[in-house]
Amino acid sequence: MKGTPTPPDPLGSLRTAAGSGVPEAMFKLAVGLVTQQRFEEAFDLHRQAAEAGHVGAQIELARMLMHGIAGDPDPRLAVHWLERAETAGQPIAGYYLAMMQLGTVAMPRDGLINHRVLAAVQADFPPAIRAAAIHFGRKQSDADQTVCLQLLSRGSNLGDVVAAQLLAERLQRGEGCQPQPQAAAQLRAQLAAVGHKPLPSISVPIPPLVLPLRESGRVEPGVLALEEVLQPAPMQVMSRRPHVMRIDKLLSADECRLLVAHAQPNLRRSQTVDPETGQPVALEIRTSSDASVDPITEDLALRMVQLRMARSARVELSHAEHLTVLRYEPGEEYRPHRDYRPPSSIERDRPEAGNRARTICVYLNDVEAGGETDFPLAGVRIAPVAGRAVVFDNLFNDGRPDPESLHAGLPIAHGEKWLATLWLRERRYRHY
Ligand SMILES: O=C(O)CCC(=O)C(=O)O
Ligand SMILES: [Fe+2]
Repeated sequence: MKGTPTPPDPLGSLRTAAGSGVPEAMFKLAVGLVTQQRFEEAFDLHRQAAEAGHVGAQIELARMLMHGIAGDPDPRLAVHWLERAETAGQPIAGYYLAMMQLGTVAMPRDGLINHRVLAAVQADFPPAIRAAAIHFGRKQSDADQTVCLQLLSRGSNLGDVVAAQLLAERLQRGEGCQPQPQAAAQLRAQLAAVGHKPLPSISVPIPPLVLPLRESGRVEPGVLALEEVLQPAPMQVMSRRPHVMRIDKLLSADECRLLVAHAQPNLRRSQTVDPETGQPVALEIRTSSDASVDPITEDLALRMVQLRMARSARVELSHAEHLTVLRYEPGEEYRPHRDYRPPSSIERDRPEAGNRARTICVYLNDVEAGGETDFPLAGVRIAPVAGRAVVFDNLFNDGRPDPESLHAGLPIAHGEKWLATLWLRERRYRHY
């Protein structure tokens, strides 16, 4: 039959080698099939290569299992494969285990997290370097600040764009170092050349650290102690009914910048759940743009920030929906609304997790004018200040919706407002 000739199969030679059971060929073919979105075939090949002892395939198989690509999520089986790869000497497997440990669903959150992250840093894995840099950047001592900068430049030299963005901000402002505007400008020019917009101006004083004391009775500088994230930050009650709280300096400048950097390339016009149909639609009630963190692109640093937020709201990370980062420009707002969802919308998105019990929002920058979060029935209005969080209950303790949780993001008068929102369900929402 005449017609268009069949295009040559770019994976052809790999198929031959994979067909004769060469693990490296099966792995490479699977990676190629993933880029063509042929997930079932890829999963099968990764599984065969993993069983033959290929550590790369063990990790990729585990990642597919974590996210439920080509089947239902199976975090426990993912742990099994990651542990095998880690035992075979692959520290990147340990990094993914540490990510899972933070959620405590499939693994306990124990001291191995620090060992694992450190090993991945030593193996030059950029996402581990970025998370460690941000961790050290929260500590006040000069030694820790220097480690933060060293790690950011190491990440940046390895091609990590976010590390480069964070480094440029620190060099520009002289955070943890002398101001180096020329070096910052050079870095920013390189970033602009590959399409990265400059970050908004963000500044948060480093908060005093409430660290669990080590055996020596003090916290050694230069020591990775990621359990710091678990220390609940002091909060101020703004209203008892409805229950509204405020936490200042919850996130550091690096953490705020990280969230903006992650969201900025993916912003779209915000959508709101239509109360009639439960479907997401663009409505005048909410005119911002936003981007939510896709679990597949979620890295350790992003997970640490979300754990800090959930922990401060006294809720398990696994109860959190995916983090949403919002940007409001002048005139944009989120008119008075409540965060609990109509039953029709809950039914479409993990009904077993229940409704949105609490919300935590963190302001990621200072707004020139406007943009307060207003609770009209509580008579409370919270000014957007970088790093500050507002936490509020949407339900009563017995699970009934609290109509007094009504709140609004007031219109921006000048400047722009960046905000990160985590909606926390009554029960577990995430797989790990
Ligand atoms: O923009 C604000 O201050 C409030 C945001 C909000 O209500 C939400 O994200 O649910
Ligand atoms: Fe809200």
